Amino acid sequence: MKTLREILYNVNILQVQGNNDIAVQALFIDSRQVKAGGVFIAIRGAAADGHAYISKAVAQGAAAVVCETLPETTAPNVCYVQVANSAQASGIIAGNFYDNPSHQLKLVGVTGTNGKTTIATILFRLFTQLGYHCGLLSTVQNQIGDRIVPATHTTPDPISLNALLADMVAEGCLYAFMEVSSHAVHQQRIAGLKFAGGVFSNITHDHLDYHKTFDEYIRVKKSFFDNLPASAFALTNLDDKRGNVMLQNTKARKATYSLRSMADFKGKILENSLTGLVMTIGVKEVHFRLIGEFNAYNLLAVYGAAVLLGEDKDRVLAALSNIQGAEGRFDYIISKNQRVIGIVDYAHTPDALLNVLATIKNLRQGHEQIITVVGCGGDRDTAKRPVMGEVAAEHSDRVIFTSDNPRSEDPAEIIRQMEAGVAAPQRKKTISIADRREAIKTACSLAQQEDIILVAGKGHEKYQEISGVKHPFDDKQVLNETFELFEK
Ligand SMILES: CC(=O)N[C@H]1[C@@H](OP(=O)(O)OP(=O)(O)OC[C@H]2O[C@@H](n3ccc(=O)[nH]c3=O)[C@H](O)[C@@H]2O)O[C@H](CO)[C@@H](O)[C@@H]1O[C@H](C)C(=O)N[C@@H](C)C(=O)N[C@H](CCC(=O)O)C(=O)O
Ligand SMILES: Nc1ncnc2c1ncn2[C@@H]1O[C@H](COP(=O)(O)OP(=O)(O)OP(=O)(O)O)[C@@H](O)[C@H]1O
Ligand SMILES: N[C@H](CCC[C@H](N)C(=O)O)C(=O)O
Ligand SMILES: [Mg+2]
Repeated sequence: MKTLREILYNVNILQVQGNNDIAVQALFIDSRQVKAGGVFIAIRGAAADGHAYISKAVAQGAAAVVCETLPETTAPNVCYVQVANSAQASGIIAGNFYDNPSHQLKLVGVTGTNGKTTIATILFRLFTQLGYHCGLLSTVQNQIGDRIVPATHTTPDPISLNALLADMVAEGCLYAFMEVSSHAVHQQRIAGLKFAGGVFSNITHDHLDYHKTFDEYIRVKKSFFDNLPASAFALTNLDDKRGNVMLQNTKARKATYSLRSMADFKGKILENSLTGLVMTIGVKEVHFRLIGEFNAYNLLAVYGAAVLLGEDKDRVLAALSNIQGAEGRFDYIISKNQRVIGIVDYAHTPDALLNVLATIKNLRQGHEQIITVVGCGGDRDTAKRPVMGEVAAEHSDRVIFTSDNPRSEDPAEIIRQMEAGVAAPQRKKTISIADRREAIKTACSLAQQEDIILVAGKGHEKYQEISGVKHPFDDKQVLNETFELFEK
């Protein structure tokens, strides 16, 4: 077991009050979880300030407290450590506590507005297929080899994150692939991690509720690359307007991928249909099972990262050609009689929705209608709502606005904000049905032979959060059931 002194290694400490030669049993950032002998790290958050809960943590048996401001009254037998930045300290402390697992395997982080889950998941599947034992940290789920650990966040808090990485090391993983969300970068959930590589997918409008301005959102994403070590690689998408900016100040080895211009990893789409993609990558022509131009980018990112990690190009392409996408990402089923195509996709940003609709347009033979069912999450970026309304109406033949996860918000109000973005000539295409199940059923009843239904926004999610309660809900299952009901 480690001592407090040991786990404070590399932390920017201002002062220590009390004995730091004590054994540390566990780490906590939430006072409600604190157990005897644990260290409580008080963090100033978005909604609360952990400093307000120091006395509660001590009452529950905390042996030490790490904080930015020392409390006025302190308890005897408790060690108080004042640090410059508690959030950052929590990452470094968690790393030390778990023997810095990120130093003991090769950790690759994927950041960007869209494509993180897809890229990280395909990397995990690819490296597993290449014979390595791997870990995955993603929105859909975390994985240690084939053991699944449910995910609560895209990027977990630093304690859970390092604990998961330590389990990966203990179980013999050589690689870990993780999504790095902008929230995580900003909240220093990744502080103290050693990355072997960083991948950038793209950056578009999202999370402005949190980051306030697009410039700040870019700055936060960029800081992930700024902090990569010289031993890492930094791989960026040259076709994104901000692709180069991301690598401006990085010490890491720079590399690029592109479908449009000269790059280290250059691809070209030859065919794009419901049966997959045919692309040239370098000098090779390869067939992939993944669908759509955006997946051509994801595949290039994966290919580039694998080659930068030292894998053989031909082996990588051979393995990649058979790999399937992540759950709820362009996941489709086809009804038996009417051959209606139902697509479930996690597109929950204007850009992702546009991409997915453009992909569907490319795939259709000509006469089929595109019927889109879409909503926007509550307690999240409100600015994206009218834009998603506009995109859905502009690029579909029929649209049904519905609820996503309303969370604490009024579903009808979210829908009104989406409707407000719809241009006047498109309005007759749209209807609004707040109940998501009813909305999907209505889409199915509107669909004629071979029409395409897109159910967007929730992808793999198995619940719908309404007024703070998570009700079981699965878009793909509802689509399946409705198809069966209608075609009985
Ligand atoms: C807005 C946001 O990101 N919040 C995250 C943040 O919480 P916070 O800063 O709001 O915490 P807070 O409630 O203000 O509390 C501050 C501190 O006081 C502590 N506290 C609080 C109350 C108490 O009684 N005792 C106590 O000790 C809290 O544990 C915390 O350490 O830090 C927590 C611990 O790491 C996260 O669980 C929490 O995620 C919330 C639940 C969340 O929903 N986050 C989403 C937006 C998120 O992070 N999403 C990204 C993906 C986004 C994307 O790319 O699509 C993700 O990585 O998952
Ligand atoms: N490279 C890409 N460019 C644009 N859109 C993409 C790309 N990859 C996937 N998408 C679209 O974005 C949706 C979300 O993809 P994915 O889950 O891989 O992204 P993510 O970055 O992990 O999202 P989140 O931030 O919610 O975790 C997909 O369902 C698809 O519609
Ligand atoms: N990681 C994203 C996912 C959004 C998914 C969408 N279904 C919603 O609930 O808004 C977030 O937490 O903002
Ligand atoms: Mg994700």
